[in-house]
Amino acid sequence: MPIRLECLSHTPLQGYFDPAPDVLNEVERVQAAARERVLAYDPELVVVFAPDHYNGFFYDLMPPFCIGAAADSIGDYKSLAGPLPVPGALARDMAESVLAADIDVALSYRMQVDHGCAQALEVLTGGLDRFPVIPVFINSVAPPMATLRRARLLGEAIGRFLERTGKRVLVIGSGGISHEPPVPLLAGASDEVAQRLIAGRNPTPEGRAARQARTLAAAKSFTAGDSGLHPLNPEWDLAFMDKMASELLAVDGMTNDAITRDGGRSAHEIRAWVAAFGALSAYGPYRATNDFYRPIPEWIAGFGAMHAAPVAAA
Ligand SMILES: O=C(O)/C=C/c1cccc(O)c1O
Ligand SMILES: [Fe+2]
Repeated sequence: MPIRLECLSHTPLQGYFDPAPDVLNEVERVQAAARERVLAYDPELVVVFAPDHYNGFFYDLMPPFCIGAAADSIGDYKSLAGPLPVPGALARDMAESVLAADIDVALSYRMQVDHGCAQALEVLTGGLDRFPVIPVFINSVAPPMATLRRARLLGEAIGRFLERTGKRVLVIGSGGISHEPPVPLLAGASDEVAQRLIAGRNPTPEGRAARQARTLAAAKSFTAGDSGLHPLNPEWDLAFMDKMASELLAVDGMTNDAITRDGGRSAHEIRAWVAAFGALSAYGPYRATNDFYRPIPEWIAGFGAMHAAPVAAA
């Protein structure tokens, strides 16, 4: 019943507005090394903890957490589109097991995932359908959100379930760390934006292109230092990565207000990492490696990568 963990930041701006070649090469090397580890491990099941950015989940029904029993990737920006090979019965059993552990989680038989999930699968496995995969949505952009502690407990409950399956499991946490791309907030939104956040599924190609162009323009002005977006916070990011490596329970003291204040509105994506590390922690003590960190303004991302395994397996 082995388990391995890979956590990494994502950005849809990769390939649209890249940092200097030495930085890009370094990221690509880290991503390739992670992919080599995953392919050598050859998981029987992948569980991806990932946020969504108003592509699959909207305020018409916004759960804090949702397990996908069937899922498609929408293919926003340059991410791949298509079905995910989800073992539906196992995903349903996972939801039942989590609920039995007193953690409330939703279940979807028609989950739509975006770059938050797809990019991690592409980077780490080479595609969307290389291994059976269960996507777990963690609301990270649409307040109100669950606490970080709750994300850790969700991960732990999923980890206990995964251990019982006896499968060779890979858990992935996709997101964060400090960053604030121009993802709108419902509070104070115009009627038009509010409607998009409440029920904006499957936008027109023009609507999608306009959104992507806005993000690209925001990245350019952010990199030029000419933007009101929350600055990246390398110190906070590295402290968070340290917590993942050696002090997971310390996240229980991080409030949602403090995360927004210190890391920006999308820094809540760290809860995908917290859930993934929570799942790993259910197998016992673990050893984690910090593979990469750099603030990358071109990608509007405090960009990090870590991998980990139980001490006994390391
Ligand atoms: O969904 C979008 O339009 C933008 C998302 C984004 C931008 C920059 C960094 C990220 O982690 C994102 O998810
Ligand atoms: Fe994101």
